[in-house]
Amino acid sequence: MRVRFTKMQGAGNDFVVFDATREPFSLTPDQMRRLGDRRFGVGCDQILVVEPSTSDADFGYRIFNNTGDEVEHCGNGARCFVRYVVDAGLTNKRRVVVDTMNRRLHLQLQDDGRVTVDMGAPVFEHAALPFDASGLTPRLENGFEFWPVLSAPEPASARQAPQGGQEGSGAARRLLEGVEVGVVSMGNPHAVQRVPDVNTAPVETLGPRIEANAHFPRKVNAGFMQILARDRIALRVFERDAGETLACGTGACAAVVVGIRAGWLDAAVEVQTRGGLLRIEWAGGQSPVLMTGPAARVFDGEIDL
Ligand SMILES: N[C@H](CCC[C@H](N)C(=O)O)C(=O)O
Repeated sequence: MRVRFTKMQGAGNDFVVFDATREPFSLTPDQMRRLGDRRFGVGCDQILVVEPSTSDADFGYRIFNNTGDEVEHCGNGARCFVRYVVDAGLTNKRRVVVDTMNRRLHLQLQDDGRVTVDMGAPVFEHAALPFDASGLTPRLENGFEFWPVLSAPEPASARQAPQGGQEGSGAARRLLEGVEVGVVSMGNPHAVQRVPDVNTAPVETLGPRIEANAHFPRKVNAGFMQILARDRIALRVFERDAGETLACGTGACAAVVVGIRAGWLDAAVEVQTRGGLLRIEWAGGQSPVLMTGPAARVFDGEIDL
């Protein structure tokens, strides 16, 4: 099947974008895996789909990791989304409302080409914890809970869909190398830890052990945050399904709200990622997280899948 697509990137997090406003999106997980392969396909971290709205929003917004798994949110992708629909003439607005599978986003294309996204409010309630917290005791820092991550099988088996409770099945429930994470949902799950230096943080080794840890039966995005100042952090994220990406928009939001809740950060923070700068603002409580950053088209193409 020949498909037309647009390759885009937001702070180096890269995407293949499909316009499904005229005909439904129909790629299978196998086709999406091939599309996302950087040797045998186009290569991307996620696949973004522009759909007609089924509500009073302007569009529907679907996200698939390059494994073909559909997920709840992609922040860098949201910035590319509005760039795409404006450039493709699918709207004459520069402020667009879109619905993902579990939240509404407001996207604003600025005159300087950057995009500001109202990402909605973070969710911290226990009910939103993407893991079984029973029997665990969080450490409190400024009233915010940091949860222990338990040891889990080595990454080789970790890539399989983890069988819940493996570490609880008779094996000692040990803390994973002293890792404690701030857990927050931006629609998708994030486990954020503070590190002294992102450049020496064990992202490649610890990232997959947190991502696919049986502790997180839906898996999780693992953030590694270095506090540079009360208004500046450096961040690396081992993304669920995609591995380490050059930037993670929802991860930047998650890290900043954890840092603010822990008392380490002020309400407006510059996030230095390996792919570029993001600006995150959050006034606390149920207020929305605002993310501002770049969004760029790389090329249009066709591929037989
Ligand atoms: N890997 C993420 C989805 C993409 C998030 C990231 N690319 C962003 O910009 O928010 C997940 O499985 O929740």
